[in-house]
Amino acid sequence: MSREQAGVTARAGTTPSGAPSGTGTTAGTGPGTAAVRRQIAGARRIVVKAGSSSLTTPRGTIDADRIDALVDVLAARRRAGTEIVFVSSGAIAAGLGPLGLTRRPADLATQQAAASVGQGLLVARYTSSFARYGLTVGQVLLTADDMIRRVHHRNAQRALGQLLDLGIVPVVNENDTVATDEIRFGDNDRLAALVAHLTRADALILLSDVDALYTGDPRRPGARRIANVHGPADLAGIELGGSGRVGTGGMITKVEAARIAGIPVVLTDAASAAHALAGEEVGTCFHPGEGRRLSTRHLWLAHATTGQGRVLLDPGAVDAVVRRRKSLLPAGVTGVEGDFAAGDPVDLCGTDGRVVARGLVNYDAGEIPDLMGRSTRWLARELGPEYEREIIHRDDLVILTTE
Ligand SMILES: Nc1ncnc2c1ncn2[C@@H]1O[C@H](COP(=O)(O)OP(=O)(O)O)[C@@H](O)[C@H]1O
Ligand SMILES: N[C@@H](CCC(=O)OP(=O)(O)O)C(=O)O
Repeated sequence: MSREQAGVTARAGTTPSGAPSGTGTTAGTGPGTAAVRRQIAGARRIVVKAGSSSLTTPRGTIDADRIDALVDVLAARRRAGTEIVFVSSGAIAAGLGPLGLTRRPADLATQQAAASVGQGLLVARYTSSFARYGLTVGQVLLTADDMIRRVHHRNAQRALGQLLDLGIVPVVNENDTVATDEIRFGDNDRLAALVAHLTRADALILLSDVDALYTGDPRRPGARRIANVHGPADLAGIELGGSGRVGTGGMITKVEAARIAGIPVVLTDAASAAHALAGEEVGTCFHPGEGRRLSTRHLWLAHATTGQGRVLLDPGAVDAVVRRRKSLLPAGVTGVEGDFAAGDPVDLCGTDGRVVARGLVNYDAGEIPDLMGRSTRWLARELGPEYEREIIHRDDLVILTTE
């Protein structure tokens, strides 16, 4: 998903928005804060995400001491009975040193190579570090592309569920070594929020190199810590800056992750992880939204994919898809752009070019011009019964407009 879509509300089928609502205060503790913190302390399943800067050194190697310190905290909570899913960034950052690089490379191929080297080193370290507590880790590498395909999605869910049932700590990252720009998720904050959905976690902890969300870049004087975020109103006027030394996404993706998660989320630094897990008043606590949540698959479709092309709709089709939640039929299509294949995510645009929805398309781009404007009955009669299918089925659609 593009950054500019960060404020867009996503809806699927008949499910209302999952965006947090309500107002709150940026200072002190608002109503319900203690209860939300207690929910974290009592959570039975927690996703913990650590950023690259918390796990690696400026020399581009893994930071064994900080990893061990974090594992001490996670293992203690695991041994106390809470299931932990650990989303670890740092593959690229940890592979820089071994490749003789001093900074994150711009080109994708070198990032892939660094990730391949760094991911192995990270997991080797987690394996030995958790073993100090008699705990076993299991590596789970996900791609955004995999996750929206119904079968693959169920597969990932089953694998994570089985690992947890077996008492194993899943260590999750994006599969950076094979992710191309088109199918790349790009940041682990939103990945962690979606993994929280996938595993039906009770809370999400985001660990960064900064101890909280601030009113502006904390490296500048005058920035104040925000203790609680109850809804979008609490974020008005806040400068959400870019990433630090080796991270990706900065605060924008963390705030968006909190919005997607729909469960209590605490953002703090790795040194405060134990306090955050204990429900203490550290970092920034994002209160869960009041709305019902989208299904995980639709969240992936809205937040983890990029449209591989565009399908242009006439006003009647926009109305059918957006307001009446119908499938998109060939009769309402006026144009097609891009070179996508059946099964790819595509953006649906109204006559003004605005994206109104995203869905998994049932045809290759090259097939659509011959179908446009035709009724399904005509298509079935002239071309065969297989052409009676929708361009996009309503179950594979997510609405990306607030209209
Ligand atoms: N309003 C803000 N509050 C806190 N941190 C901010 C803010 N704006 C920008 N930042 C920067 O975001 C960085 C964390 O993002 P990032 O580098 O992506 O972390 P990570 O690697 O942990 O995912 C911090 O180093 C901080 O300087
Ligand atoms: N998947 C990438 C990390 C992407 C990312 O979001 O990094 P960060 O902002 O440090 O959490 C890696 O392992 O290098």
